[in-house]
Amino acid sequence: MRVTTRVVVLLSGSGTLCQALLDAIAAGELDAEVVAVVSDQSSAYGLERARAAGVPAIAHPLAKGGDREAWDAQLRDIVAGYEPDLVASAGFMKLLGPAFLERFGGRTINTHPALLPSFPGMHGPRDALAAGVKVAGATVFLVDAGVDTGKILLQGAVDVSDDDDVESLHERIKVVERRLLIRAVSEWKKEHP
Ligand SMILES: Nc1nc2c(c(=O)[nH]1)N[C@@H](CN(C=O)c1ccc(C(=O)N[C@@H](CCC(=O)O)C(=O)O)cc1)CN2
Ligand SMILES: NCC(=O)N[C@@H]1O[C@H](COP(=O)([O-])[O-])[C@@H](O)[C@H]1O
Repeated sequence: MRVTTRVVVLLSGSGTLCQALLDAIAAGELDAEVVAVVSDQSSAYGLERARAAGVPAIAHPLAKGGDREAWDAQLRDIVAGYEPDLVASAGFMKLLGPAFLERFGGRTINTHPALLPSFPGMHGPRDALAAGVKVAGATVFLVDAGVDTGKILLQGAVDVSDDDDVESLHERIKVVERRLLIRAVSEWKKEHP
């Protein structure tokens, strides 16, 4: 039986969450291997981070007006080629569709910068600030066909300061997110041997 958890990371931007996984693995703190990083954005800095770590980095953009179902099925095939135990959507700004979820549903986690079920979607910290909450946070959940509706696995809270703006709040949330993501990957094989 394989012990080390094989993880494919999906991302769209800077990739600091992915970097946290790579760093924890390199430090011997996490028994996992990032076997590939896939992005819908060819220019995502997260792809550079993967290359720097010697991890295959694949861009899989969806052309404007492109065939969404075909894109989703191709994404499934790209990911399947790396035989992951777990898929980690970490700052991935595309909805995963039926073909992908038929294959990887139940083993795809997402990290979200809000305390779900509050503030789903693409702007969690902005929406939390606008609502005037005093406590914000992060959620790691199992991806399903809805938008941020899957089974919650882990959550962590962050106090909101009176002088927070969207950027400062999101940065503090991301500190918590990195810790939660590492823990979720670490616990995956124990719970899914
Ligand atoms: N089927 C699911 N896919 C994804 C989920 C999920 O819960 N179910 N979580 C996301 C991440 N996410 C926020 O948590 C999120 C990402 C993207 C969108 C969205 O509406 N995206 C648009 C495109 C936006 C763009 O390209 O700029 C789209 O997909 O058309 C909403 C929520 C990971 N995927
Ligand atoms: N709805 C999805 C969403 O908002 N994702 C968020 O994007 C950021 C990515 O940071 P990173 O690129 O530095 O890893 C993270 O906060 C992640 O939760």
